[in-house]
Amino acid sequence: MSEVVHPLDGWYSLHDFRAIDWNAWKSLTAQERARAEDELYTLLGKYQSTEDQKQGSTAFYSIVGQKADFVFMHLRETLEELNELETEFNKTMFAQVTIPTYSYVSVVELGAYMAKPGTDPMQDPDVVARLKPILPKAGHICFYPMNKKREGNDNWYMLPAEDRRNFMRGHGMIGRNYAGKVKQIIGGSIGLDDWEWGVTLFADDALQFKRIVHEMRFDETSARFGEFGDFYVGNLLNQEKMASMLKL
Ligand code: VOV
Repeated sequence: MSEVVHPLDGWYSLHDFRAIDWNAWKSLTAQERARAEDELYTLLGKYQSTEDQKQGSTAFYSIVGQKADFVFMHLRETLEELNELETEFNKTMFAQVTIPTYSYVSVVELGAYMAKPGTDPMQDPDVVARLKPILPKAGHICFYPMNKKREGNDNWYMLPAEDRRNFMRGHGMIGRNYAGKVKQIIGGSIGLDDWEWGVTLFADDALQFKRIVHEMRFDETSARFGEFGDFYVGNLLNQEKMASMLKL
């Protein structure tokens, strides 16, 4: 058996993608719409205070295209809290005019390939901050799930740890060229959801998503071993932007 390199795990993550049923929204009275918006903004306020207390973090983005209209990306200490958030939202009047289109469950993860031997990474405040991150308020989000291939000679899981370490070093070198332009949150989801990782990228310039994913496709780690699911891309939302989106 190849050596298992266990990643470090941080906050649990839920991506909750929803479409808006515009006919249902339009059929509400102005009073009902006001109540629905009020409930939604109260929840946004709650998410913000959880974040202020560093007990979790939530990103709220619109989604461009027909896969969804918006996404909540929640990070919390436990899977129970994620479940409660989901249920709390589902009980609101606003949720009645939304249609769940996709969701993704994972745990914020840092690979241990580059860890210094003999040190406890969980004692390093920088490591802990990356495992329990406050999500950036960047202009754009890009989410996609991915696997590492398990086919014939291209079986990631059969490679010696040293080879995997070298591949990840190459991957990290490309990533470093995007420092300050793209922030990545890698959610490990083996045993939690349908793919092995959920990749969430944040950037102020959405073109940087295209550039980094394109460049990585030529790197052997992704070229040989990467398998990708659907891509979701969108724009930062807040109460003001949501109010203008919902205005009839
Ligand atoms: C913004 C840039 C960026 C940077 C700096 C970066 C760096 C790094 C480092 C240093 C490490 C961990 C190595 C270790 O110490 O273990 C990783 C780990 C990982 N990455 Fe990454 N990644 C980036 C960006 C980045 C992107 C754009 C993608 C999608 C790939 C693509 O083709 O679309 C990705 C994927 C991953 C994954 C799935 C893992 C886990 C793989 C595993 O097998 O565990 N990642 N990543």
